[in-house]
Amino acid sequence: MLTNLEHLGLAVRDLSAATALYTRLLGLPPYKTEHVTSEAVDTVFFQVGGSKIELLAGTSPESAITKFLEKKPEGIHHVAFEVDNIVAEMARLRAEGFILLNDEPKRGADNKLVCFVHPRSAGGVLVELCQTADLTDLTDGADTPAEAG
Ligand SMILES: CC[C@@H](C(=O)O)C(=O)SCCNC(=O)CCNC(=O)[C@H](O)C(C)(C)COP(=O)(O)OP(=O)(O)OC[C@H]1O[C@@H](n2cnc3c(N)ncnc32)[C@H](O)[C@@H]1OP(=O)(O)O
Ligand SMILES: [Co+2]
Repeated sequence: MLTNLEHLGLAVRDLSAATALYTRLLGLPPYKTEHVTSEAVDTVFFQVGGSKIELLAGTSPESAITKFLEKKPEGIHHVAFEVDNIVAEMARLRAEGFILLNDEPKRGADNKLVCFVHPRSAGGVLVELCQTADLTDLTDGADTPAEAG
């Protein structure tokens, strides 16, 4: 079940400049920054009520964010929903005909397991599912708990 709009992912070119801008816009500082090796992104998070703004800058040419910004302007990159059971939700969406971009949940930022739905099957919007998880035993380079173990 989807339980919350967890975050909006915003693709930015200059993370420091974007952080300063959103700090002024939202009137509050970010609560965390995190590098996610497996996604080749640096992230900055702001809490806004029950949801978050996730600023994303690519750290390599292969990063989805770098590729996105080669074709599109800075702005909304994806919409992320909190789910209570990501494996069950992935199975439900597959059965509904959505195209999932990963076969298993993988490491996201901010202690989440995540899965992406292809924008081609979701009305032109890249959708992320997130389930809160304890990832302390997962090395940062590993995409899935299985790889880390
Ligand atoms: C920090 C970790 C995590 C978290 O915890 O929150 C994150 O948020 S990581 C965020 C970055 N990672 C990802 O986005 C992973 C999932 N994305 C992908 O696998 C790819 O980006 C993609 C969606 C499959 C697109 O890759 P690719 O096919 O190589 O790109 P194209 O440029 O060829 O695009 C194909 C098609 O899709 C449209 N597109 C691409 N990105 C988006 C987007 N963000 N939103 C909407 N549409 C998008 C693109 O316009 C093309 O459309 P058509 O031209 O109509 O075919
Ligand atoms: Co995200």
